[in-house]
Amino acid sequence: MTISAVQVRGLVRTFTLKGVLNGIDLDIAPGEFVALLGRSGSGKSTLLRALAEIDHEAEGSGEIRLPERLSVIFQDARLLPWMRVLDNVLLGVPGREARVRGRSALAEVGLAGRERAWPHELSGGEQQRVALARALVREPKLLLADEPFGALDALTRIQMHALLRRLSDVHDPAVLLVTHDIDEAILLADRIVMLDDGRLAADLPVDLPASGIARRERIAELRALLHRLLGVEEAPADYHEDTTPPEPAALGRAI
Ligand SMILES: Nc1ncnc2c1ncn2[C@@H]1O[C@H](COP(=O)(O)OP(=O)(O)OP(=O)(O)O)[C@@H](O)[C@H]1O
Repeated sequence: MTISAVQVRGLVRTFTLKGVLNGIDLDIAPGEFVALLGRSGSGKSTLLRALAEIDHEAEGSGEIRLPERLSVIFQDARLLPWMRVLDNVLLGVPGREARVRGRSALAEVGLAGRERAWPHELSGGEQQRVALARALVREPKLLLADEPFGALDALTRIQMHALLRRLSDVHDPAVLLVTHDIDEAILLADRIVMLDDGRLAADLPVDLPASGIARRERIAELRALLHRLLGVEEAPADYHEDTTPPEPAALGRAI
């Protein structure tokens, strides 16, 4: 029997009688990276907020089983402006050794030396790195991410993709990433699930070969399928594999 990090059964959420999640069953394995796609209004954020237990305004039913340690990141970094970067990372993390862990999390996201900076001194990409460090320092078994790169420029987004993939390989939490971006889903996730009208409409393994023509063909196949499922016209690939993400060493610097 496989043990799930996330187990959702019969999840229903309604807002003033409007059904937004209409019976979701979802399992995520420990360490599995799942991207959640779906048209605008299909219920992606509602599902993530239900998992994060921050959906107080919704009515609902169903079962949710989650690991104890979970972290959430959003499109905006949500840093407290009156706290320095390291204190933002450590917010709510007790213990004297926490400062060491906080520093090392900041180094991991490429912000070594910026511990005493104020949030307003950082770029949007750097602030999102702090949010990632704050999530990681809790050593989560589950990372919930709601469009965390949606507000970043294209180059920063590519760098953040490489960073998130690397961090998820190293720390190995289960990840549920809400995104609009089909290419982001394909390149980051092990599995893609799609919501349509509050129901799970697709559940696809990504299974990318490590390199070569087979990899490119699988990406093209998934892109075409996901565009069809989402009912959108396929745009020319703007995220070619040739746009190789920077080497990990290059990510050691802040953008
Ligand atoms: N607090 C709320 N009160 C009333 N309706 C809500 C609330 N939050 C979400 N909804 C409704 O639930 C539906 C799903 O919203 P949700 O934000 O989950 O969609 P989404 O798939 O994340 O969309 P997007 O991709 O545009 O962010 C929408 O029709 C929205 O209007």
